[in-house]
Amino acid sequence: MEEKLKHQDYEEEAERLDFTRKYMEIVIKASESDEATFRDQLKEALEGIELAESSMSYMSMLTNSNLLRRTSEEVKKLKKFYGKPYFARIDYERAETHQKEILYIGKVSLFDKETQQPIIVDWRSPVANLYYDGRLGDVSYEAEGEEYNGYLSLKRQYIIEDGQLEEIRDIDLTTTDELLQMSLSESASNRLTEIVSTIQEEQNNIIRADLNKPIIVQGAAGSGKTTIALHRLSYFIYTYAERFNPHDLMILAPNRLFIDYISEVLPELGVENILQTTFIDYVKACIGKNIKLKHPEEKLLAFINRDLKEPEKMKWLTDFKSSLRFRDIVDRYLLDILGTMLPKEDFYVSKFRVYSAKKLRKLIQYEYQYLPYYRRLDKVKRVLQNHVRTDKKQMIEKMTNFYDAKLDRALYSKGDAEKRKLFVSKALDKKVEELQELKKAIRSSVNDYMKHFPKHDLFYYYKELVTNREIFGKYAADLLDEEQIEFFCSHQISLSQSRLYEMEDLAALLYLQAKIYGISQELHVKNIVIDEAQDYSYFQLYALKSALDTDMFTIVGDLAQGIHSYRGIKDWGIVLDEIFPRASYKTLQKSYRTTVEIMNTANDLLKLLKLELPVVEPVVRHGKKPIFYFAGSNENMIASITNYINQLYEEGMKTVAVIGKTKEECIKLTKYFEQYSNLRVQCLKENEEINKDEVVIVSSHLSKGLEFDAVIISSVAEQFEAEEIDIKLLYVAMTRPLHRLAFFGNSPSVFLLDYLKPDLFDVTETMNEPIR
Ligand SMILES: Nc1ncnc2c1ncn2[C@@H]1O[C@H](COP(=O)(O)OP(=O)(O)OP(=O)(O)O)[C@@H](O)[C@H]1O
Repeated sequence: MEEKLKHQDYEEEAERLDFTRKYMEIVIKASESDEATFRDQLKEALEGIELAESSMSYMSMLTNSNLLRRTSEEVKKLKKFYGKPYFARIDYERAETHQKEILYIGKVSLFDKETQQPIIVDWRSPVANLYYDGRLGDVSYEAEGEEYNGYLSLKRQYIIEDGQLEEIRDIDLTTTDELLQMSLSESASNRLTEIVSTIQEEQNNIIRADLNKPIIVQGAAGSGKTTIALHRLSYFIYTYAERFNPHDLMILAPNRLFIDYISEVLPELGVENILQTTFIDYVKACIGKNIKLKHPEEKLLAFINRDLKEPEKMKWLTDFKSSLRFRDIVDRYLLDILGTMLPKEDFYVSKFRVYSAKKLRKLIQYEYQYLPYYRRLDKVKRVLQNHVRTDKKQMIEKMTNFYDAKLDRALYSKGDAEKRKLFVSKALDKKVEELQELKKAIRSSVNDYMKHFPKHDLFYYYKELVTNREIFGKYAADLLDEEQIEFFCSHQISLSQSRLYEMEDLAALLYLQAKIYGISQELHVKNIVIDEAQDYSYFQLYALKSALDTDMFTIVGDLAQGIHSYRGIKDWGIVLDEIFPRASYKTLQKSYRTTVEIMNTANDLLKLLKLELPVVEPVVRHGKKPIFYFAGSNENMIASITNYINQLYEEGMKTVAVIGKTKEECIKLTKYFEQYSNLRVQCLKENEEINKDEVVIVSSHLSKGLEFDAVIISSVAEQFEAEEIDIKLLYVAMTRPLHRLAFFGNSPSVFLLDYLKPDLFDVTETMNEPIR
């Protein structure tokens, strides 16, 4: 501490911090109290403080309390960050004016309204980009399309705790980012945190990339994808503060557990009231019905457990339903559905032709192209109703005139008087009858006409497409062979017989819903963040884009963790070329989460996959090598894991997870823990929150996206095979820890360690050996 306090500017900086906090306090008070109370409070607050930093005198504060007033939203923020108003400073000299500016960067912005001087600059403001982006020396930044040049002479970081200045660090070209190192060596809290003070340049480039363009990020495990995506949202909200409506934004996460995991960081970043959901829930909301869905992980488990009857065919089917070729089939079908909505008969009211079928077809096909099909029909109905309303008088007049003329002719014609009388009386009756008929038709003809249009629900349409061999075969003829068509339809028929849908049906359902009926306004978000996007299918992404009619997506994922690759994305190129052609593509290769030792081991495992992905570079932070323990009996194994975990706790680790390959393995592990250990464990489920003070037992696929101080990968019954899906699951599990990784099993080969370089990890030979 002594050492740290020695920074030559410590006194000055401590004074500045004091001033800032007093200023915040005054602003808060001015905003929250009336004039008189404020004056009293101000006197109290200013006692003993030198306002050297401020250009605003005591008097002007007193007389101009209105200049201090802020909105309640701003006051809320000031209160929140009162304990830590800023985390960094930059000294910047503008090229045009040669004036030096000292800018303090924090999570809130505060200006002296009188002098227009910034007291705290928001980390998302254009000039703050210099802190993240600029080296010392000549720099530039962009604001509202203009470039500003200048000279950066200082970048300084602060550690402030509860209003106390703990540390000051100056960053120059030679020092590495010590603050980053410090923050990475901290413990995990079961929750994602904000990283505004240590955002790295490559990450900053993603956060601040053009907000009017979609972005796709391929990022290694632990490279900060989730974190960065949320910071980008925060940046978006700041940049478009005036036009921004939280209901325009949506985060799509893999499951409820994950939503809970990110929930605390959002308010911290000023991201509030936005829709956070899963793809499944979103589609259910869009179609407005709670369909019965086969458990989305069922197929994954079946692939992992290799207990599918025809695995190759099933893989093909899943892949096909996820592809843009299936979308093509749905598109062909949609064209035909539209065909059934094009009327052949003109629209008549009684004998009057009010609107021709040809004109109606033109409206439906072209004029209302921007609308979903059934909404086009609603429009048509309104058009017809309007026409009837305006033509009504004319039609009645025409008919009246017609009969009156007839009557006139009869009355004034020569001939038999009796016959004429009869004719006139008949004509009069006819006139009354026809007029009545006409009036009735005026009331009912639109509804009658509209009855000729089809009226089916979404499920009818989907079922017709996928279970009717003839119909499906017609659209798929040039894309699939007969055997494939047969397999496809019989699979769908059996699902339909049990009134079930599977995950891969959702893209098509969403797509059809949007095209035929539309999506309700409150679900029509404009800006979407997708995390773990590697598990989305091409069709899913396409359906979302098409349904929401926007390409403003932030898509982050990692193909190396694509455990659903049988249906997920295998190539970002396709996403770029065929779905988001406007998108920029970025990669994050550095991993911030874990130590060099753990990352090197995980990288070695990944080599087995021969993916064309660059090797993940760990940020230099060392720790112990991963270690393998021979497990022995179940009881012995649980005893030594318990022993190991207790040691981890003693070393200061806070969160520990035991990861098993599958859910079944985790259920077994939980049972053994309950039997043989006094540690409290939580067998994590998808829709649960993580309990902070229990050991988490979680399956490898569910652990995706999460992180823990230490991870123990255990095997009591199942082992990882040298196959793609298992390698990816193991890779996911191995990249979860921040600090420590251990394996407990009966042989290193259970975790494929026999494929890895032996010097990357340690092995304990016997159970008797003391656990390190
Ligand atoms: N610049 C940074 N400063 C401090 N911590 C960082 C930084 N970048 C990332 N981290 C930390 O690294 C960890 C991993 O981040 P995150 O979970 O966002 O990565 P990810 O790419 O989504 O990982 P995965 O794909 O494995 O789920 C988090 O603890 C995060 O706080």
